[in-house]
Amino acid sequence: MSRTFLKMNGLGNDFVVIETASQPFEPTPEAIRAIAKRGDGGIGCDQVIAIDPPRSAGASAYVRFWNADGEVAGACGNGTRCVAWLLMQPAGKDSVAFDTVAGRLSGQMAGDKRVTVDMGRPGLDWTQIPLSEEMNTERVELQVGPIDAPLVHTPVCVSMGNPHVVFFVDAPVTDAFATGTGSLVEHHPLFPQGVNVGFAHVQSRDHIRLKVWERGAGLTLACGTGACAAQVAAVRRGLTDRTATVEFESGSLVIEWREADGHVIMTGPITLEYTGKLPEKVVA
Ligand SMILES: N[C@@H](CCC[C@H](N)C(=O)O)C(=O)O
Repeated sequence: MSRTFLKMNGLGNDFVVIETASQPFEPTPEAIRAIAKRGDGGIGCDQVIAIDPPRSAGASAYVRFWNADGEVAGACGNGTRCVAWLLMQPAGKDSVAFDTVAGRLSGQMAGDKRVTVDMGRPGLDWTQIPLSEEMNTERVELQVGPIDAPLVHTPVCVSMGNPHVVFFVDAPVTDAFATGTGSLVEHHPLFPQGVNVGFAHVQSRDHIRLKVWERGAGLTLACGTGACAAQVAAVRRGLTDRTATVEFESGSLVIEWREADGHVIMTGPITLEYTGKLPEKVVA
């Protein structure tokens, strides 16, 4: 049976979104890789997202995320905004709640194709990232490059339902630098589940420039949970105020780490690109 998908993106971080109410979706890692492949019969995306029927009261859906490499991801910020919009817009609602493996998330319309999502509280303990050994996650003993002249060092680690390491850099990094360094750090033994690697340049107390090498997807145009993690990391280090604009080359997100309840609130755009049918050979 052919299966419909929606192609969406948040700041160019792109997704194949599949609604599963009428047809279950239990893909193998190979099927995810075939969908995510750019060219050669694939649709091409950074993540695949399934919107399942709700499993608990008060939720409109249960949402699952996979990286392009076929592995499950616990969270996806840009995808969360896209899903929230899809669950609100056709129903004419302006707020929604749904569940993921990392917990309950909620969204609100914030303008035309603009959505605010509550990403919950960040995990700050080393066991929550997780790290393979006990460490202060505000100043992690990790450096890349020569011992006496490291390229990047002493990052902050944050879980947004998925693992992030954030290096503060003196100037925005190039794609080549993020790729070379990020791919090394992603698989460092300190991160038993791998890690998303952010390079954050703090321009002012309310403005961060960011590039993220994503676990399981590589260098993406933007990473929503990466933006949340960078802002949480910057507040922990005393570098930014509670609300900051996090700028990628493809556009910006506004991230607040709310003082009142410790939740991270993200606002940004969504784009619905097109609707299509999955090729028979990758239908799972
Ligand atoms: N693009 C995402 C993050 C997707 C998951 C990540 N690569 C992981 O493995 O944790 C976002 O917008 O947050």
